[in-house]
Amino acid sequence: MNDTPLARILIADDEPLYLRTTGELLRKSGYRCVCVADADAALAALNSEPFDLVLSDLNMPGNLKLELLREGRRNWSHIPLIVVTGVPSVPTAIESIRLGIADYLLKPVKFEDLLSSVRRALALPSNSLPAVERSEIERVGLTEKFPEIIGRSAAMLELFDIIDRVAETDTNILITGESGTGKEIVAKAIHQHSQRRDNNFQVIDCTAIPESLFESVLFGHVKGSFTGAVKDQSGLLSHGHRGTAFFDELGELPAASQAKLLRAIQEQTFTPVGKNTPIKVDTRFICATNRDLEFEVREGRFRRDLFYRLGVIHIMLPPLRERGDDVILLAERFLPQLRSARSSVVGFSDETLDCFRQYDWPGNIRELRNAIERAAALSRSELIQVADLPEPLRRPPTDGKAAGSVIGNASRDKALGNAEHSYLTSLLEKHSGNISQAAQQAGLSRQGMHKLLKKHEIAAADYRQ
Ligand SMILES: Nc1ncnc2c1ncn2[C@@H]1O[C@H](COP(=O)(O)OP(=O)(O)OP(=O)(O)O)[C@@H](O)[C@H]1O
Repeated sequence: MNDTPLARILIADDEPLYLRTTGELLRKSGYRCVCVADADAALAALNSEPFDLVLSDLNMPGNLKLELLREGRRNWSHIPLIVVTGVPSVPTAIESIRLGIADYLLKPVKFEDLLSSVRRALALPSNSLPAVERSEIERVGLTEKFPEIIGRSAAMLELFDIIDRVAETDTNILITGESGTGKEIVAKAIHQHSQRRDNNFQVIDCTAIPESLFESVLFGHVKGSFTGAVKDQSGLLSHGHRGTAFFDELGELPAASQAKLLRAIQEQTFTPVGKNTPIKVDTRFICATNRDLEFEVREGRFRRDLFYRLGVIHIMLPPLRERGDDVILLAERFLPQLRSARSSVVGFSDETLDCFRQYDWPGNIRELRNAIERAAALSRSELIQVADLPEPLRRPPTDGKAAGSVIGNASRDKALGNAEHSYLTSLLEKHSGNISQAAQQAGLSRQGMHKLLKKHEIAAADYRQ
């Protein structure tokens, strides 16, 4: 359906003031609007006249289990539906996305944002709206749409489904998952499949910005605004204008910076240091962290309002050990990319593949890539052997069910030694072999860390990239 001035919009919301003003403003913008206060009235209206778009609240009478969304998408799947809610929640957001909504907006929503979302939804060709539920075959088909993300496990097929549905919307997204699970690659895929694809995907690493320089780096500054500001400098946010700003390691952001970021996101404006006039920016925010942000919010270390603002859609990436035989698929795809042109390596021995299946992969896909690159360089035969793998992969598993059997047969010293070994390897994975950082997290001196690594015959260099 095209964005004609006569497009008909059904607005369902139980807040009388919101309903009236939204209806009036959309009429002034040239749309024909029908306003109703609950889901039953909305379904009755859909049954009796044609609409081009539905704007729906979530928490209103008759919609507590998303009845309007479900029936709307089942019976009128050609009509785009935008959710506008004052009570965001992760389950309803995910469910809404799964049902194929065109956008998910948070109240209070600025009218201009609502209008651009309405225009975008009306411009969608009706056959581009995803069906309510995708079959297994359709989901498998999506793997071709995201060739850079390798995976066929049920968890990954579900992920492709979600990425595909959220890409077209303009909703902020929070991606969580252990280190190396692919948060950045997923964020990039969302950007590349969105209408912002022709503009920048601006990566902002929260750990790389000193707290005192947060505003200057993010918003820019003018010459002379502080000691060291020798020339005008634009901020990273302005590079993400009309594109996507990807905030990596969001969980590390100090409280003062969280407040500044929240203001920029809410108002979609920022003021460079030393200037008085704010600059408008049109950016989609995707944030990633390997921390449990809900826990951080409960502990008072992360702002609840920022968490809700950013986490409208929350994508949780499964660790590699929960992706079944994806580990083999990934290994087979990585090998030709990572071996040198002169290498005679063509594959993996069965024992090597077993090691891949049994290992815990604390560093996830990044660790797998590194292991394969190293093994391909070391291998002297056509098939990579267990002996070519980094030491941690060659050890029997030490936790979960396997740990039970190790502990069952091992002395206390041996069991504790195993636990210490796997703790150290996870630490090195996490800190990419950086001994100072690993020591700091473990509460040890560098010297103490070196001693422990020596005791366990672990080479930190194996974990560097
Ligand atoms: N499903 C996948 N298919 C192919 N490559 C992947 C996949 N997931 C991750 N990778 C690769 O693994 C490496 C780590 O991925 P990425 O940087 O996206 O992880 P991350 O979760 O953002 O890590 P961190 O939390 O440490 O920043 C990259 O080289 C990336 O290309």
